[in-house]
Amino acid sequence: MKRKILVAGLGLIGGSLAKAMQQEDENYLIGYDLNEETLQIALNEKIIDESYTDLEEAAKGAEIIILAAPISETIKLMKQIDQIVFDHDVIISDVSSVKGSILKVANELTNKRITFIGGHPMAGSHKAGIYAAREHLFENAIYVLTPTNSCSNEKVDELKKALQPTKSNFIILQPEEHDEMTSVISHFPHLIASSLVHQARKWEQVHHYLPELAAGGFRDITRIASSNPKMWQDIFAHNGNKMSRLLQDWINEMVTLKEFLDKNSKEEMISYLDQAKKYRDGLGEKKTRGALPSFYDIYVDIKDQPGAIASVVQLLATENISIRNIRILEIRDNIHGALRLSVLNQADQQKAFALLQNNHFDVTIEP
Ligand SMILES: NC(=O)C1=CN([C@@H]2O[C@H](COP(=O)(O)OP(=O)(O)OC[C@H]3O[C@@H](n4cnc5c(N)ncnc54)[C@H](O)[C@@H]3O)[C@@H](O)[C@H]2O)C=CC1
Ligand SMILES: O=C(O)C(=O)Cc1ccc(O)cc1
Repeated sequence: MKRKILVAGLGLIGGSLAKAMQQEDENYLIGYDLNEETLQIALNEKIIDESYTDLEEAAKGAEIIILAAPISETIKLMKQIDQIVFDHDVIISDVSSVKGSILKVANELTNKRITFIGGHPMAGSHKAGIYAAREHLFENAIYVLTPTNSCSNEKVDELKKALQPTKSNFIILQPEEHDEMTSVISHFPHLIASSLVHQARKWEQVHHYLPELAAGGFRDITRIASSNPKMWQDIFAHNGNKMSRLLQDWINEMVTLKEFLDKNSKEEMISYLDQAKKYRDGLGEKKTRGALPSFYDIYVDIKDQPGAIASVVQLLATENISIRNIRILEIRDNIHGALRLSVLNQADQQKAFALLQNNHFDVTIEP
């Protein structure tokens, strides 16, 4: 008997999960989405085996239900599913970026057939919708699980088994600690990225040429400001208290930084920047890939000519080094091409470094 899994919400995250789980023969994928075009695409591309536009019909046959809609919609779906009469036990999980408000509702569900286990795959992109869904999106990423108070280990193992094809690394956290960590490492940076873009936009009124100077640094730090505004408003709203506290801390820190600048405190400023650099560089030593992508990087200074990138990629392929991410750093646009390659582990990084150097490429591991 196949394991029947319903994915409700087949956008970037739900679509990616369905694509990954569909790789396992044992899994049978059911799709539900408000958007009929999305369902049609999912069927056409065989991401799901059958589709429904009625939630109850879709949920009734499923043993596992993954809710992958926006957070506020997910809460509505949880309450709707709580009303369904099931003739078997069902595990419900979600993918929401905030866990506190989800688990509060989950712990209040009354349906005896339901076991709720919160979930948050810690990888994504600034894109949305089923077209952006990728089977490999969660490979090596952290996948946080937040079980409800009454949940058994067996149920957690059952869910993990269904999600195994995502090839992510599962960890169990309390909702509170999850929300505190993600507010620091994921949610708050979005707010700051958007504010930096606003600052540049204002200054463009003074210097019309300013966008032309927006080089690699500005683009790197503001990339996430291009994400879906509705989704991020929803995340901020559900993690509002923690975000507000962080913002106050940040404002205090900016006041201190302003003092360093106004007093021209050379030592204090170097020390501030140095501590940040050391901590940021150290993040690369972690073995798993979290929300921060591409830890094992190699920088190749390639000439801006046809076939230059292909020759680097080809060389690594001959040694079976698989490239996780590839990017041209815009800071060198029109001068040389600085290519950043990200590989899976330190061994591959060393191997790629030696290989490229032996083939006369200008290569570094530090940017
Ligand atoms: N985008 C990202 O990088 C990440 C997002 N998340 C979380 O994943 C969830 C979904 O985000 P994305 O996939 O990026 O959004 P998306 O916009 O790509 O997909 C959402 C899908 O849900 C559908 N939907 C909306 N309301 C619905 C409802 N009531 N019933 C059924 N389907 C409904 C939409 O039609 C759409 O297909 C959010 O809760 C977000 O917090 C988690 C990790 C990463
Ligand atoms: O693109 C990025 O860097 C992200 O920030 C992706 C992301 C978005 C939301 C999440 O809850 C987890 C990861």
